Amino acid sequence: MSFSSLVQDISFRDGDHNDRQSRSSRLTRADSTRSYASTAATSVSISGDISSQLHGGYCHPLARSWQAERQLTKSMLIYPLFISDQADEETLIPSLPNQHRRGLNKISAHLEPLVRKGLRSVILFGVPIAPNVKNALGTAADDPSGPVIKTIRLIRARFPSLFIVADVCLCEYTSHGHCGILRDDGSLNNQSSVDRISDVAIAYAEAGAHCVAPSDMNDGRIRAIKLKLIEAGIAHKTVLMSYSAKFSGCLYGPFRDAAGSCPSFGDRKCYQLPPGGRGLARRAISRDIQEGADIIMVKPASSYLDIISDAKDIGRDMPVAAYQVSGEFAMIHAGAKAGVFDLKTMAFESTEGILRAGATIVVSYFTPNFLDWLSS
Ligand SMILES: NCc1[nH]cc(CCC(=O)O)c1CC(=O)O
Ligand SMILES: [Zn+2]
Ligand SMILES: [Zn+2]
Repeated sequence: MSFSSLVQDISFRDGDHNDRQSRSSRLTRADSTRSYASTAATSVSISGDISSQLHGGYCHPLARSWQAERQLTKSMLIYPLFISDQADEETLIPSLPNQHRRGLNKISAHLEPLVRKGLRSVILFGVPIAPNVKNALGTAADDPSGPVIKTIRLIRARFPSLFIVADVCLCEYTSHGHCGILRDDGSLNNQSSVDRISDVAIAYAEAGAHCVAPSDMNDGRIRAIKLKLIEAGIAHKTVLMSYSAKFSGCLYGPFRDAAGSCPSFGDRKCYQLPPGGRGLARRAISRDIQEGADIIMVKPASSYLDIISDAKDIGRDMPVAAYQVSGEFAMIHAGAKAGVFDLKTMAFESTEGILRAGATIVVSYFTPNFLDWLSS
C-alpha cells in the first residue's frame, strides 16, 4: 500500500455528519492527516502510527469477546448448595444474598429449573441443624442417612447429567468447629484428621459423588484419599479436587453463618494459608499435584489472582479451579446495593478476571444468575 493511499484511507471523506461527535472526529482525522504528511520522509514513523491503532480490533462485541483467551461458559461453573439435615427446611441465609439452606425434600424443585437452563455441576456442603449431632470426631459427616450422602443419591437418580462435587471437611460436623480432629492442647492432630477425612471422602465417592474436594487443609490428605480410592476400586471414576491454596482471612464469614461452621475457639491460621504467603501456596500446589490431585483450587479468588496464575503455571497440565467465596459474593452485592456499580457488570468483570488469571473452573454463588445471563 502506497503512502498516498494510506493518507486517503485515514483522512475524513464523509461530509454528511454534522453532529458534535463527528465534528470532533473530523478534527482528529485532519490532525492525523497532517502528521502523516509531516513525517512522510520516514516509513518507520508510518508503521509506528499504524501500530498505535488498537480500537479497530475491538470495535464490535464479537471482536471484543475474541480478545479473551477463555470465555465464560456454563460448563465452567460449579454451584454451591447448603444441605440441611432438616428435610423440609428452606431458609434464606441473611448474609449470603439469594442463597438458601435446603433440606432433602426441597432440592429437586430447586435444581429442576437450573438444570433446564444448563446447570452442569454442584458442590454440596452438609449443614447439621439437629441438636447434639456434632461431636469431637465429626461423626455425622459420613452418616449414611446424613444430608450429603442422601442428597448425592437423590441427585444421581433425579438429575443424571449433573456432576456432583462433595466438599469434604469436618468443621460443619465437629463440636469445636475446626477442620479436623484435635489434640488436648487444641491443635490439629494431623494423622487422625487425615485418616478421618479420607474415610469421609471415600463414603461420598461410594455414594456416587463424581468428585471429592477436601477443603480441610490437613497435610497429606490428597495422598491418603487417592490411596483409599484405589483400595476401594473407585479411583478410576472419582475426580479428586484439592483446595490446594486456601487462605485464611475474613472472606468466609457468610459461609460460616450458612454452614454453622465457625470455630468455637481460636482460628484456622495454623492450617489455612497466610494471605501474604505466595511461596507457601506454590509449595502447597506442587505438593498436592505430587500427591495425586486431579484439579487444584485457589480460594478466595479475586484477592488471589496471582496465586491462580501461579497455579496455572505450576499445574500447567491440570484444570485450575477458583472459588469466588461467600465474602466476595456478599461484597459485590453490597457494592451494587450501595450504587457503586451494576451487579451484573461486576459479576462478569470479577469472574472474567478470575478466568484471565488462569482458572478454567469457577465455584460461584452467581451460577443461577449466569445461567440466565449467558442465555440471553
Ligand atoms: N472447610 C470449610 C469451608 N469450605 C468452604 C469454605 C468457604 C466457602 C465460602 O466462604 O464461600 C469453608 C470456609 C472455612 O474454611 O471456614
Ligand atoms: Zn473445614
Ligand atoms: Zn469445607
